Amino acid sequence: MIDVRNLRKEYGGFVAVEDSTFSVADGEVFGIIGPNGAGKTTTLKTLAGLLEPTAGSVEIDGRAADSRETRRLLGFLPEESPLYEEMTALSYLRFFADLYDVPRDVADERIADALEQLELDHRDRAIGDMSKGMKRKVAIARSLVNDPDVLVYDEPASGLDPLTTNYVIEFTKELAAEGRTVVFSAHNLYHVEEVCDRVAIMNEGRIVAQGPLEELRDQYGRTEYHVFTTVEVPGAVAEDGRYRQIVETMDGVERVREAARENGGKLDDLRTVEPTLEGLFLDIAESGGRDEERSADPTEV
Ligand SMILES: Nc1ncnc2c1ncn2[C@@H]1O[C@H](COP(=O)(O)OP(=O)(O)OP(=O)(O)O)[C@@H](O)[C@H]1O
Repeated sequence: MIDVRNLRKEYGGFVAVEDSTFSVADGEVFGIIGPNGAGKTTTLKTLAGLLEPTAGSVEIDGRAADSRETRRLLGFLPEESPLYEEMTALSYLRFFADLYDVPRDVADERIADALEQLELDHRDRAIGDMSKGMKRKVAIARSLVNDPDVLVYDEPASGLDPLTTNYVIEFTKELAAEGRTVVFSAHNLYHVEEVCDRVAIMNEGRIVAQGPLEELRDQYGRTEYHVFTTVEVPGAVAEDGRYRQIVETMDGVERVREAARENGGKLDDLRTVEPTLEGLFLDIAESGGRDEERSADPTEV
């Protein structure tokens, strides 16, 4: 269980994360999403015990995240992982296993498992000769050499081609299915939707909303009705020889229908538009998590 309470992290005088509180249950996949500079990496680095909180606490299984015991239980994948280019994948992974005092036979078995799971066949190829996707897989394999219970992945699929991206996302699901706890950050909301049980949305250092995606959708997202009429009605915009008006209730639809009839026309088409995750995210980030201040901008699927 990961327990983050009132986390605050300053760099010099600059507050990068403020009053951040969340918890992640064992075996859960938890996503942290937010725009550039929101504080995702800072949060993940404190979880990984690499940064000390300025205030608040970050505990994993009841122990401070930066304690020696906890760090042994944890695998961290940094956003950019500089690898030793001249080493082969195998020697590099063995090197990291040695740092964790994993006996060679156990390490070799784990490395073989991880590389097989990741479909990375080139264990004897120099890392410098590998593609970006292969390097990312080596970095992921590295995060597994100590057989961690908790995985903290910073943008695991960042900069990868769609195929490798899908692969990495699927792999994250497998790690959770094995009973590991996974916390990861992402820009691409589609990936979050694919894998996460719950998400936290960060903006400017603060968590502005968190919960299961379905709940966030119910809480913040609203269904919109796009009503097309054959004649102009107040507030409608012309589109392909007819007029479109966006409303949020069926009463609104009826009002548009009535207005069209009064103007000698009729309702031509009605489309229901469910909130997209992208639109939801923008609304929450803009409103700072306060539902009543959410933007009314329509977002099309
Ligand atoms: N070492 C540092 N010294 C000073 N400021 C920093 C440092 N690291 C991060 N920051 C600042 O803290 C804020 C949060 O950065 P952080 O990297 O945590 O955000 P992020 O959400 O991960 O962004 P990105 O999506 O761009 O990786 C940013 O304004 C960043 O410029």
